[in-house]
Amino acid sequence: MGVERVEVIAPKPQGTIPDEFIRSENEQPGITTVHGKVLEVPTIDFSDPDEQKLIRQIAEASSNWGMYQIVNHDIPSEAIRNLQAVGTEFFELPQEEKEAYAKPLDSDSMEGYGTKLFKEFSDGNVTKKGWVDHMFNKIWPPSVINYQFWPKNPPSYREANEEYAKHMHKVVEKLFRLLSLGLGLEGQEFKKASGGDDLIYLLKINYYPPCPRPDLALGVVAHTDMSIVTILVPNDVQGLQASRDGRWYDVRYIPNALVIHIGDQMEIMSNGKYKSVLHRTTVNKEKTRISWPVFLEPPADHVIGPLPQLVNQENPPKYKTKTYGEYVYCKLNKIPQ
Ligand SMILES: O=C(O)CCC(=O)C(=O)O
Ligand SMILES: [Fe+2]
Repeated sequence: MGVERVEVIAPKPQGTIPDEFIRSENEQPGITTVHGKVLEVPTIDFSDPDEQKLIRQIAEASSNWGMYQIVNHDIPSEAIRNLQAVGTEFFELPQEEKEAYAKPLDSDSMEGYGTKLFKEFSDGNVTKKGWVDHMFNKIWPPSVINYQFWPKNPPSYREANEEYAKHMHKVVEKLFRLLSLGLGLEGQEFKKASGGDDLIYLLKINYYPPCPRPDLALGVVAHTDMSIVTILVPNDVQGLQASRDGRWYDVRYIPNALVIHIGDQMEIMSNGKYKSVLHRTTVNKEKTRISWPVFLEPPADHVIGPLPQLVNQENPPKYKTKTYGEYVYCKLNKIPQ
């Protein structure tokens, strides 16, 4: 029994993939990607001593793109390499060993290995699958960590993830401050509205095995992240795509950069000033792609809505106020928000 893992069913006769992975034509990356052009989303130098400039750049990129790359962020490349090494090693373990960390089927939490996320229906009632397996671990704050879902093998999994979380913490503090100042708020406002020190960092590992028909399948389907903000490092295999003016483009890979996605909760809190970004991932014929997004999320019972400071008569609230848990439930079950 057990849940089918893509990495288990992926090896099939040369050049074919099971039907459940074949996307309808309006989604197939072979047809819908603008080929031969890589999208240059803004690249922002986090070490720039001119804070006013940094505030403007972050605000502009968050409003007009919803996706950008941060360089010179002070997370040592060694910490990123270690995070990537232990995650890669975990996915290379024998299947039975990985299943010891499987997300329990009856669990409401995302945590664990192999989680299925969206109910993906297209072409009537046919369920389509993404060419990807996952691992989810909460890595911050220390009080919310469930070590039962943290692999014991490789032995340095825990140390590498804890180290990364500590470095990430500094980036998050700075980014939230810049995002607040960029809309004329006090520096602490977005952090406070996001749950303050209870803000959760949920690490996901996306493992995309080689796919014989990358023109027909998708890794993660088109979506916006439910998070407040997502901070991601991929390996060096191309795969992230962003939608711009209704068309799909590959996003340039920059070694060691942090890819920032504005998520739905930030769009809501900013009352639409910052935009969550529509994105998806493609897969590769020969290579395994892996990515490590960290979703910054409020606790499930935390209430999120447009900040009162950003709402007035000319700018009435554009979004409903509700708990994050309710938002996630509606989105995963495709209930209109
Ligand atoms: O793999 C990537 O680069 C992006 C993955 C993603 O969008 C997600 O997991 O939400
Ligand atoms: Fe995403």
